Amino acid sequence: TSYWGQGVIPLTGPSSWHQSFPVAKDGSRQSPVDIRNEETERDPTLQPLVLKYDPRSSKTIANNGHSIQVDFDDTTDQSVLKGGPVTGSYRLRQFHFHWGSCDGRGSEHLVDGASFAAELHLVHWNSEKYADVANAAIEPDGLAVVGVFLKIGAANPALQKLLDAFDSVQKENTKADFKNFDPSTLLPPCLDFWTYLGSLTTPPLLESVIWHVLKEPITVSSGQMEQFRSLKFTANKPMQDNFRPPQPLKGRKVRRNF
Ligand SMILES: COc1cccc(N2C=Cc3cc(S(N)(=O)=O)sc3S2(=O)=O)c1
Ligand SMILES: [Zn+2]
Repeated sequence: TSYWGQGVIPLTGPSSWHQSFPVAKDGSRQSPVDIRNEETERDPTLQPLVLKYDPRSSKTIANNGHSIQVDFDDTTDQSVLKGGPVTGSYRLRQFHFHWGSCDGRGSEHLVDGASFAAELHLVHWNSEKYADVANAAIEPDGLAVVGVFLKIGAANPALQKLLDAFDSVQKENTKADFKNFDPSTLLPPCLDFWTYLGSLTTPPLLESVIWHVLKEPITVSSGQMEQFRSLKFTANKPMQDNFRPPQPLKGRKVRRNF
């Protein structure tokens, strides 16, 4: 079943997920959230975020019906996240995006109520404690996801390399080779971040993610956003508005390292 409300079956959007995934409503650490910067806490004990990516670990690009995803070889510690709030090393498994039907919306996290045109998620799992992403995804410290905002501006050449591969994954459930891609080309120069304990933002909405949302966005042009919207969703619908709205903080503190 597809979880995104493309209008075909109105009961499949984020507002109906709680029927199959009660944690959507009953959870204490759901994501995304609206980051009210005034209410975040600067934590000088936070270590710098270290993202060490090896382009030789990139494998394929896929249209999974609700996003575009690049998968990595996570059988060894080639591409890892260290530092920030976490101890140990988290292995890069995949990255994917969320975006809107227009440039004014599309990101999952908000900053002081403001949306960005899209949001990149780099998904890592705790390879020191767990055997694989599926086992890590059910643990409170299992996953570390880095969120990067995409702000409308100059066309992004690193993103264009990805967009040029979209022709081979226009349809849902298609996959193509995507080798030698360096995800660090999608990162902003400054890795200042907000961090908080949260969840997957799509079903099964597991409360296993340590979120690291970067303060500095990368740019994307309106034309490049149109290329994201040219991808096909389930039921051949245009893939867009695949973002979950912000969820209640329920007493959680968002910390920042800047
Ligand atoms: C492959 O094996 C598994 C096993 C268990 C979960 C998942 N996942 C499903 C959704 C999901 C949503 C993410 S988001 N938007 O919060 O960054 S990250 C993620 S996942 O960990 O890939 C994959
Ligand atoms: Zn995501």
